[in-house]
Amino acid sequence: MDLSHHKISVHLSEQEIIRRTAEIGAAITKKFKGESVFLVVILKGSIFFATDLAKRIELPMTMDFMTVSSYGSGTESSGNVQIKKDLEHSIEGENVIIVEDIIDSGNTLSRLIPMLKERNPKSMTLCTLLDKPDRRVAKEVVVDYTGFVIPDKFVVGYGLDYDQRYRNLPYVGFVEDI
Ligand SMILES: O=P(O)(O)OC[C@H]1O[C@H](OP(=O)(O)OP(=O)(O)O)[C@H](O)[C@@H]1O
Ligand code: HPA
Ligand SMILES: [Mg+2]
Repeated sequence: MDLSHHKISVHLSEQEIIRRTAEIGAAITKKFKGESVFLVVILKGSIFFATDLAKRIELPMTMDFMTVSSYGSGTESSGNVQIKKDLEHSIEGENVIIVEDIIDSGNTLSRLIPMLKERNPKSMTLCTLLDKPDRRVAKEVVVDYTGFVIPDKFVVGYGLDYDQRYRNLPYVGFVEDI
């Protein structure tokens, strides 16, 4: 295993992320008052944000997980989005909330959203911790809840990886030397 380290500068602290996540959880709780929600968590990157967010949504909830991969080991989306693991439960008639860690090119969601809509959910809401709009290729992807808008720099931490590393950092940081 490569044990070399990259230079990473903190961009969003754990405290900032937790505070903003609570705000989004409160907004979702308010929007769906009296209903239940179904969190579709896109593995692996979203796992840290999704668990924090789920704890801040005060509604009856189901969570299910999906793995969709397009990045491989690089920093550019391949545009070739593959489902590696599908949901285990039906989303028909559910208020689906897609939970992402980052929307970058938008390729992942531009492929995924139409596929999920074919399964007839009651509603579909898109929620992301980070949005990097300067890199968007798929302009049709509309985000409902965004934690933070970030500049066009590769980020790691809080679930986000560079070649599978750095997901465990408790903050979001820029990789300065790639
Ligand atoms: O908007 P896009 O350019 O499509 O990029 C965003 C997607 O890319 C990353 O996933 P990745 O394929 O790296 O899988 P991972 O979550 O397991 O790291 C990230 O978690 C998003 O799902
Ligand atoms: O900036 C990023 N960092 C990590 N994973 C990503 N997937 C899309 N963009 C990014
Ligand atoms: Mg990744």
